[in-house]
Amino acid sequence: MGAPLLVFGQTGQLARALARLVDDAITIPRATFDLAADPAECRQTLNLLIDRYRPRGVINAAAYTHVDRAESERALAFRINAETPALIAQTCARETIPFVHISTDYVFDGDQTRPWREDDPTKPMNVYGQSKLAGELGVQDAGGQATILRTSWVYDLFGRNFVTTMLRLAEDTSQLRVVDDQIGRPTHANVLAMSALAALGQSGLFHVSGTGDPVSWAGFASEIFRFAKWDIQVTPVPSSEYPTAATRPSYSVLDVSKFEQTLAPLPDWRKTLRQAINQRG
Ligand SMILES: NC(=O)C1=CN([C@@H]2O[C@H](COP(=O)(O)OP(=O)(O)OC[C@H]3O[C@@H](n4cnc5c(N)ncnc54)[C@H](OP(=O)(O)O)[C@@H]3O)[C@@H](O)[C@H]2O)C=CC1
Ligand SMILES: Cc1cn([C@H]2C[C@H](O)[C@@H](COP(=O)(O)OP(=O)(O)O[C@H]3O[C@@H](C)C(=O)[C@@H](O)[C@H]3O)O2)c(=O)[nH]c1=O
Repeated sequence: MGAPLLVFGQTGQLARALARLVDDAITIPRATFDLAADPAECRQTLNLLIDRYRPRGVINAAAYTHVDRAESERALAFRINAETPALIAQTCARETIPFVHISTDYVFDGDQTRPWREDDPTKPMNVYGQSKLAGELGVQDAGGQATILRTSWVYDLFGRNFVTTMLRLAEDTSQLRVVDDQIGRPTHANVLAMSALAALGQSGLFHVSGTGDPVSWAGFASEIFRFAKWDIQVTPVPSSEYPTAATRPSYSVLDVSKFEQTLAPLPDWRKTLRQAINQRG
């Protein structure tokens, strides 16, 4: 048996996609490695895990992803999304193990109308985005063979994401009000997982998402119901009519050309969404 791939996180969208794709992936649950634990405990657990598995690579699929809740759980979001990922990166750098960490489109303020490039200035509008940006900086500071993938609007057919939320809400109503002044591009968890595998052994920052025409959340919802052949009326509303604790960027389309030119082509988000919806049981 060769060296396995070590994945932090077990129940999340990315962790599960990696487990589906990679035979020798070892996914680590929160009960084994709690990223919210104090730094001394995290370091100790990390050392034990690295000694035990001697992995060929590490992917961090664990994160604090509750965008609205983060507004009132700032310290916890920073511990999980920034402080502990920096420790993981330091451990991987010391042991010369390739590391992939994931960040978000929410590091940008949305105040732009062309797709965001890797070197565009960041300015997160919410605590989740701030914590993820701090995570990027901590991972970069650690050095080593570390790659950061920024991605957007990740979904799968399970777990907590926009697709499962829309399908669940539509079971009880035939009308939904969804914001149409936040524009981005959805990314299936499998696409993110394959991108993370392609990025292992690289270094630096890459943007990754589904490709094709950008869409608003309302447009995304309409496509979900069109592919599911559900007769649901999606009423587009401005963000002001759907108040949330966290402010979200109005435009967070990522320019993925660096990833596509360097590593691999990325699929059109509509095609991936249609396939995923068709696969529902
Ligand atoms: N979801 C999205 O739309 C987007 C996600 N991203 C980024 O992509 C990456 C993967 O996200 P995704 O798979 O969607 O996330 P999910 O929310 O689906 O999963 C998060 C995972 O993190 C784990 N986790 C949370 N807190 C802790 C903790 N204290 N200790 C250990 N594990 C913990 C969860 O475990 P448990 O089940 O025990 O809570 C879960 O396995 C993250 O870095 C995220 O920030 C970027 C852009 C968009
Ligand atoms: C459920 C619902 C949401 N919305 C709005 C709220 C919000 O502006 C937008 C998206 O809502 P959500 O809360 O599902 O998505 P959100 O948690 O903001 O999704 C984000 O998650 C993090 C982890 C990321 O990194 C981002 O890339 C992005 O995917 O849709 C409606 O307008 N109507 C609705 O019925």
